[in-house]
Amino acid sequence: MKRKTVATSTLSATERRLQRLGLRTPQDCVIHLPIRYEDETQLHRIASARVGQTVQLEGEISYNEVQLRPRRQLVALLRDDTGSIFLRWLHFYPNQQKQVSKGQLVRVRGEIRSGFNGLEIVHPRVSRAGGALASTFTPVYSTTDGLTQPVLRKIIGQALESADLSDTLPDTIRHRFKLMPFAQAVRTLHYPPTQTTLSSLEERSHPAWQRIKFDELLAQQLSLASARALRLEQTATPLNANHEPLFNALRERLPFALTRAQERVINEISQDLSRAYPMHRLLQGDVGSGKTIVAAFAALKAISSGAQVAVMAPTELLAEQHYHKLQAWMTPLGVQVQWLSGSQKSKNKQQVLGSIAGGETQLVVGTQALIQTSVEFHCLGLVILDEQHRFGVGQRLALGQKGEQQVSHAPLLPHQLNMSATPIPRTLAMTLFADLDVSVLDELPPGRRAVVTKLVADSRRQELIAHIHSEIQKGRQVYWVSPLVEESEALQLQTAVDTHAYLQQTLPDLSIGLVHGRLKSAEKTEVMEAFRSGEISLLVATTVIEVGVDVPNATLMVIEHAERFGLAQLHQLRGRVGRGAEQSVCVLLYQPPLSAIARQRLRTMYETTDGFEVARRDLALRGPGEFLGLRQSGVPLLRFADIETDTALVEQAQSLATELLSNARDIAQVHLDRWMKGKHVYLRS
Ligand SMILES: Nc1ncnc2c1ncn2[C@@H]1O[C@H](COP(=O)(O)OP(=O)(O)OP(=O)(O)O)[C@@H](O)[C@H]1O
Repeated sequence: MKRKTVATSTLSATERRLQRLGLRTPQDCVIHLPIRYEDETQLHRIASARVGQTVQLEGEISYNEVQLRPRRQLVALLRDDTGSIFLRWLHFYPNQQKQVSKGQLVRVRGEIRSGFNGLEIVHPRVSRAGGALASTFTPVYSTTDGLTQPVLRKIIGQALESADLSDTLPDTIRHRFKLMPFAQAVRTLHYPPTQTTLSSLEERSHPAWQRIKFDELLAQQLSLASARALRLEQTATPLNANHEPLFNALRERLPFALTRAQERVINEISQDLSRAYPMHRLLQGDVGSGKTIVAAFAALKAISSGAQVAVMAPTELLAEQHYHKLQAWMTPLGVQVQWLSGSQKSKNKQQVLGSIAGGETQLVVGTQALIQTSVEFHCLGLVILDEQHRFGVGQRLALGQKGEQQVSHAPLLPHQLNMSATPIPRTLAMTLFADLDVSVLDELPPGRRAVVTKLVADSRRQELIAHIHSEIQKGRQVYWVSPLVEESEALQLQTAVDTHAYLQQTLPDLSIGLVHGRLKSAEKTEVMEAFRSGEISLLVATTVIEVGVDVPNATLMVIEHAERFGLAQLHQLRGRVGRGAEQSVCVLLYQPPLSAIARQRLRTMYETTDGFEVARRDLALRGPGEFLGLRQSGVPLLRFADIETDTALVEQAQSLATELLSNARDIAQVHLDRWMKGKHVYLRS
């Protein structure tokens, strides 16, 4: 559909307001659906009105007064032949006062409350008595300043007359999925006939809503599937040389055997890499499931075929840790591994850049700067992104394109492996990552014991400190995570410094380290190294240690003010212990009183150590938008469907999307045109 673009200056005030709501065409107005409904089809009697009910009453005003105490307000009494009820306005205009003068016959509408003198309605809507009653439930729309409900209703009514309401889905498909025709669905939702039940409309279980939700999900699945289809048409270098010599060499050097899940995923990745179109795979694994070694094998597969590999992590701390691990594994195999960071000295950096461009470097590890700065690769075959969602899931497609531009020196597109330690519930993965292939490491290395989580009130801090001391004397190491101070980074830093000073004073015989985001990269590395080697036994840290930090001898973690952290963050932090064979403990130190949501979070942490279960509850508590930080990243969220409750619809939409893309692309395109307004998602024919 062609879209008329109108210069903003020539728009009327109403049009500008409509634009603020994202309503530019009649088609947009048609799917600006009500957020709730009002029942103006009948009149209620005063005697049967109940608190909390929204009613429409008719009667005579028997009393009216402007009271001055406890504050200035207009009070009136409405009487019908069953009883009387107070009406009250805290702000009012003179004509309102006239409207409810004694003896007036009026119709009022509003919610019944229990007031000081009995039942009352505060700020009721008033009109003259005796008007016609509505024949359908009255829709209420989300709106913007200056655009009243009646005006918006009228505009939407006109749009329903002029917009194209023809069905995007043929009858055969509609019948198969038991879907109401589109035109009937939108008409029902804007003008619900009185025989529909209001609750089915408001809870969005009505068949009309089912149709709209299905359409929305179908459009989403089509656009993701078409992104995926596009990728399959692109070309990448197939990395299919014999990898066995390098794989075997690494296997022999490892002090452990790979888990079955690791073997399976390495196999999936190896197959992807040998294909002639770019891999886009998401590797999901709970904390400590051993993703890094999988990444190492993926890198070896690429390197065996003569390609270069770039590994990127969101923070220097994490990137550096990957560097150390990968270097320790790879260098003995004769692989050239390099480190590239923003803070590197320029001379050293030039050398590294030179060896990347010359092809001597086979594996380079760094932060995202690796792809942002114009690093020239000789032959980049694989990009491994750790904790990709931290770069913003919404930027995923953009990042893919950037990869394409930035590494344009590479003759073909590189393969891409994304690793995430935030388990993503299945339905969410289906709706958000349908353009990716997903591998799950669903098995922890053997011998791991689930971390025991304890909830400890802050009043028992001294007891806890004594316990830390005795643990350390047994040769264990301990993390103390200082509280999150969201309002100010400086304050958070100060808290960490204070905590460190306090613990050092209380436990003078221990060597206590401090790591936080403001330390220079080299200083951070030094502290982490000292902790890893056991020189430091207690490490006070901010959330910089949240992801990836791996010190298996650390068996106790204290998270101070645990009630301030989100579930995903608590789970990640807790994942820093329980990485060796010893029993680990995570103490969530909290400051009562707890808010209801904080209590639920702490209870979840206490009840489960399974990342997928934590994620599921997190999703239920926060909703998908907050869950992955999507609200900030600008990903279009679903407006109507709810992936938690509409699982069945998600699955149906996904299967239909696959079917349409393979044998009815014209239908798919028409559907996308209607739903993906302005996003210009075009299918290739
Ligand atoms: N199959 C295995 N058997 C025993 N230990 C393993 C196995 N695989 C990995 N490990 C070890 O388990 C620890 C965790 O591995 P790794 O750091 O790769 O986990 P991860 O999945 O990246 O976790 P996180 O996301 O929490 O950082 C490391 O010390 C690693 O050497």
